Amino acid sequence: MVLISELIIAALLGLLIYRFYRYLFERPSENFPPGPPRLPLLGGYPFLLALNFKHLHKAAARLSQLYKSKLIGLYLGPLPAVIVNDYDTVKEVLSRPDFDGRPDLFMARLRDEHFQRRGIFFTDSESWREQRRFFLKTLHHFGFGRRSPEAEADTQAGLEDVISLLRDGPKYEHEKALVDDQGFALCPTVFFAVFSNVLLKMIVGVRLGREDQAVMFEVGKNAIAFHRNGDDYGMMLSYIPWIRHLFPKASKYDLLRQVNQKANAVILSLAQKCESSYDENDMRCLVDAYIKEMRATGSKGTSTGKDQFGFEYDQLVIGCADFLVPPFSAIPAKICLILERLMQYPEVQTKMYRELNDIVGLNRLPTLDDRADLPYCDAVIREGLRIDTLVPSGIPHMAVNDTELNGYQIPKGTVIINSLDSIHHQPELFRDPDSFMPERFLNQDGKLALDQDKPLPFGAGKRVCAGEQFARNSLFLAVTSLVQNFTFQLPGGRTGPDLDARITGVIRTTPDFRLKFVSRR
Ligand code: HEM
Repeated sequence: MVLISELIIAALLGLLIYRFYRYLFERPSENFPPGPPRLPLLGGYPFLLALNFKHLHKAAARLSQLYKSKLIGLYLGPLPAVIVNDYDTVKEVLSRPDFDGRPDLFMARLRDEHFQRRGIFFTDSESWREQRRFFLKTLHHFGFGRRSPEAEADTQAGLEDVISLLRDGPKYEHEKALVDDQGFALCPTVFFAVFSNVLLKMIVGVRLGREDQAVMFEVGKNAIAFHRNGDDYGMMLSYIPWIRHLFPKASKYDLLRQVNQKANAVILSLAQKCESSYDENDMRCLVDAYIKEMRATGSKGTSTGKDQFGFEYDQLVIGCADFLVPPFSAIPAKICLILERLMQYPEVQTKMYRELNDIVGLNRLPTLDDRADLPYCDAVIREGLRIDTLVPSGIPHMAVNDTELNGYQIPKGTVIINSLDSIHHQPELFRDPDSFMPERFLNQDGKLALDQDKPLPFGAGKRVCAGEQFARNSLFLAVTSLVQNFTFQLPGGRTGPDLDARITGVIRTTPDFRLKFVSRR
């Protein structure tokens, strides 16, 4: 009797071990890229954390070396996933509609009041197409993503405000937190209001004067907190969302939910203010056009429990957040990454200044019309976008069909991570990839060689960054204006920035740091 029960226990144990072994090494398809085994609940995600929990894109590059494969296959929680560390393959992913989906990540859902998938960034299928088209067409009408004298004048007005703040010090109460008594400015915070103000006018028809901008610094703080505290793989929260009930703080749920709610509340109140003076014969801004569409399609309510959505208030809020959060956070963050490189490479700063001095002089700010005559400055921005890829792992895509990639079978629903940072450091494409060399984008005559501008910092294809042109224009105007007017000095006589202190969240940012902008005049 004892023997039989021992045999049964041994058999059950054997079965359990066999099932566990099968689970560990199960692949999503017969021919899936090589990669780490699947651990319970989190899949291969803990291996990434173990390799480099601070910078997951570096962990992915390490996995690629360990498995000697440019494509890594693994599970992220329950989702099959492929990490692509190869330039040509990333280009292929971005150009094929098979990969235009977005995975359903809880980190994206927590942005919405009702935990629905909304907005443009993290949605897909027909609702995404319809909303992306509507937002882009309407914003374009108000000057977004094209040459628009009004949008450029608004950007320059913002830059003049910030230059005056950096040169002459705080004028209003809220500005005292931005520039201290010794003249050191808080970066990237000090740039929060410049570009978001341009978008604010397009979205709600109002541009805030310098005296009224306290609220913008509040929203900016929340926007950058989301970008710093999320991660580029969706975080543990996306794979085991129930963890938020056990560890609301450690899982960062409380913080991420709160910062999104605060930013959304401001957007909602601005939209409601706009609605209170709505006149269907006078379309002043995107919100007006959206309200008109909601009234025409009769869908002012809010849909819950399904992934398709129409023109409705909650979608308006998250859609607006998609276009407001990056100018609050991504552009200021990118400016600071470039400023750090200019401090690391003072000779580049000097060359930029000389070019600016020759072409623009010192009596006016550079404009977009000057860009063609400022190839070195233009190349500096392009090199900045390459070397410190702002979104190191892109935004996750998802296969919408069973398909194939580089000879591997990719099942529908597979998450595709495009390692943009990794491909921007491929030595066969970019000589000496870790050096900051704007010259790589110039030809022998010192003119811009666009055929050499291979980096994809904004992605490409149907899901290309919706703000690419706006971001490129803003970065050009901001960085050239700063170099034209200032040199940069770190506190305590430090000569170079601490590049190791950088943070990788959804985007790469510097930590907050103090910088003195020493006027050249
Ligand atoms: C230096 C600044 C910026 C960089 C490097 C950047 C980069 C990116 C990248 C890599 C993606 C993902 C592309 C993909 O899925 O393959 C993206 C998506 C997106 N970006 Fe940007 N971005 C920047 C600024 C902006 C700005 C200023 C806006 C809006 C004003 C914006 C709006 C968007 C939107 C709405 C999407 C989602 C597109 C979609 O899923 O259809 N971005 N961006």
